[in-house]
Amino acid sequence: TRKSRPQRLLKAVEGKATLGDPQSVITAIDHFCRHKEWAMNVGDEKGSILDSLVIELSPVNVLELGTYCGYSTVRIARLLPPGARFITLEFNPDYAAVARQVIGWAGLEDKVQLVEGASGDWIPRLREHFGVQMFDLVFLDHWKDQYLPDTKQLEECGLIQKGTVLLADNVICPGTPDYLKYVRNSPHYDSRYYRSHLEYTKVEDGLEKSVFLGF
Ligand SMILES: CCc1ncnc2c1ncn2[C@@H]1O[C@H](/C=C/CNC(=O)c2cc(-c3ccc(F)cc3)cc(O)c2O)[C@@H](O)[C@H]1O
Ligand SMILES: [Mg+2]
Repeated sequence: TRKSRPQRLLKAVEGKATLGDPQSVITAIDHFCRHKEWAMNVGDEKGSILDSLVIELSPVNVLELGTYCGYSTVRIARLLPPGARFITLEFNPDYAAVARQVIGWAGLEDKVQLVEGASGDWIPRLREHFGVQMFDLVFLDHWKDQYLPDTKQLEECGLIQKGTVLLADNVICPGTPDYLKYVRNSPHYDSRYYRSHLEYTKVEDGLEKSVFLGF
């Protein structure tokens, strides 16, 4: 059967990137998505904002919701300090398989734990299963209607604590209206919008950074 788009994206990485070089993997995916086939990676423009926030935060415990092909996983993992722990959740086994190879091509497999399954099933088990107490950074980039329920579940499980930073992709396009209303109106979050563009296009989109202030 015809290869899927993630499989074609992986072929582009294998054809163009240098094994063990994360930047070449990022460049290969961006080139493929800009010139061959669009794909829903955070992209280079929003990716630069993501990079600067990761560098500034220097997080020890990171959670990503929605791995897809592993593009943002590579962007984040390449900037983490030694000893940092990075868990990324992906429930589509085909996407997870591609992401594992993309992460492997970047030489970052030792920095990332890709967990296959639904975020809602795994969030309550992260503490006892991985021994993580709280997350310094959560990158939300999965189904847009899952951002809010998952954020509430992370709060309830005590995995979001004072200082935790939530970074949400696509708050304009496709949009996450209920999540945005929640973090912007809640007295427990200090929220800020980083205006940018939908990956590989001129359409407006952006990232919302929300710092948890404690209960
Ligand atoms: C059940 C919870 C749960 N647990 C674990 N993994 C989960 C999950 N729910 C979803 N996943 C996985 O995450 C990824 C989905 C990501 C969803 N992302 C967009 O829809 C999106 C769309 C556009 C756009 C499309 C078309 C346009 F015209 C404009 C914009 C742009 C963007 O940047 C976008 O992120 C896939 O790998 C899912 O398997
Ligand atoms: Mg996205």
